[in-house]
Amino acid sequence: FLFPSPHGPYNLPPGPPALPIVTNFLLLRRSPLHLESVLRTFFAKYGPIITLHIGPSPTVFIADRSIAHKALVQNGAVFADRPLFLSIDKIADSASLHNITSAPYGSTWRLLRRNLAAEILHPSRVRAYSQARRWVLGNLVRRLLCRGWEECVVVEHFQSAMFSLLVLMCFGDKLNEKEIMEIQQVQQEMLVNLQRFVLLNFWPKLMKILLRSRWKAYLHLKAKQQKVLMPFIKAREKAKHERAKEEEHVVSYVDTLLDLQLTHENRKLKDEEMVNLCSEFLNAGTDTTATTLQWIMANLVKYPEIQHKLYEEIKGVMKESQQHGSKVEEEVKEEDLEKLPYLKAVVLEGLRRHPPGHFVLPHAVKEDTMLENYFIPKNGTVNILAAEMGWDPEVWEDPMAFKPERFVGGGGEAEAMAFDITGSKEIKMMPFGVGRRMCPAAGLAMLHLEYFVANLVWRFEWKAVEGVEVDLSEKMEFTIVMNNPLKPHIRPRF
Ligand code: HEM
Repeated sequence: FLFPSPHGPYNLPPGPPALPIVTNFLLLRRSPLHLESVLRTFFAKYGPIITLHIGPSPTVFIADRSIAHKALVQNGAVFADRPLFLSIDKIADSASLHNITSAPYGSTWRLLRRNLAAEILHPSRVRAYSQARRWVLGNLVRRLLCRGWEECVVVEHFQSAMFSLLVLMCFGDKLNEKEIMEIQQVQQEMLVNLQRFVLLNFWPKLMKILLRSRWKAYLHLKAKQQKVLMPFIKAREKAKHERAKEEEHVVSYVDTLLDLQLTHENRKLKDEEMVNLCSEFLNAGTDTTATTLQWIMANLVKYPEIQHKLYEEIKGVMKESQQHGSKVEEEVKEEDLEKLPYLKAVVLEGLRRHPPGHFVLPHAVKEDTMLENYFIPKNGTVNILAAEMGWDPEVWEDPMAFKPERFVGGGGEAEAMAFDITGSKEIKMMPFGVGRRMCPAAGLAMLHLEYFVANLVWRFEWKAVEGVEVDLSEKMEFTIVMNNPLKPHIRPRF
């Protein structure tokens, strides 16, 4: 009554009463997994859409499939922006361009995203990298064979495999192990510190003074990253004319960035902008895919009957393609994947039960808007609990169980193949997000997962160490990972 709402008669979604600064500090100090459990208690009390006062503008959290669909799909353009704090580069160099993930919804984002989608992620371009996938698989199999029957932490091998695959797609040339390691180290250092650095963005001017040494550390790491990545970009630029003479050459992400013209500013990308975009490409697809691969293999170890059923399916297809009397085919080829609906069901179930991010990246609204009769002010942040959507008991019976059969269901084998992961009609799960900001590489990620799961099961039998239960508890790193990493026995099948 004394302080009329600035939003007129409309209310923000409900939530706990808060003193903004105090709540900010209390919540930001918690781990995201803890935040998730706090949020669940708020959802139980206030309903599936709530407001918390984190940061300078209200933050809305959504845990309901149909509300998420209304926001991200039906009202996609309004909810497609990103909050400013997501772009760490804002504090360091305001002239520096965003990457795709953090760019505001607008022409630069459209240009960068279209470049990635059309020039690298288009199925014809993805096919051109099948040699690279075969090479990386060969290296991974060799490393696992070296371990013999000894138990080993497989996720480290998965991470190296996914990283080297993306390095190849990014820089085009096969780099040697030392070079890949050098890039991986600097990228890892950036990731490990990301959460510390993002805090700098909440109140940049204040934080530059309060967290001076952290800000310096950020600038130091940025310079180091530039020093490591730039020589590979320059090498690609130098060899551009030579490549143009070759009849068939595979286009790398760097090649497309070198050609890109920022139409509004009528200029090419600057060095630090290229480094930013390469860094995003390498990071976005490594841990997400490696951690999902680990979760899937962990479930195949825990439930040997699922692994056996999958192996039998692969064996059937491999027998068909094997020439009479010839020796066993070592590789499940990419063309074979579409004949393997149970494989697809296993991968989808892995993504549903263990999405690598429990939240999609934060969205922001471009203008004042209404959602479910609640007011969401311009620039308000909107977070979607993606994992909750895939665990909704209204859609998924016994949602916390790992049951690939649910994707085969009454619709038969075609059901898994036809499952719509984009959620455009209805959201049933959303490991890649939905709507305009949906992961542009969902197709590539599915291909990587299917190809590596199929080949790892075809080449090896995966078993738990006797007396050791596979522990499916989670912890938060850059993605949600296994609290106790998978350490199986792996026995070559031939
Ligand atoms: C299992 C693997 C992956 C999963 C589960 C995944 C998931 C996601 C999710 C949840 C988002 C945010 C969607 C939103 O904000 O609404 C996203 C965005 C993005 N992902 Fe992925 N991703 C995967 C692999 C990849 C790969 C391999 C790449 C690139 C090579 C990639 C590139 C991106 C980019 C550039 C964005 C930002 C899109 C934008 O803001 O417009 N992702 N991804």
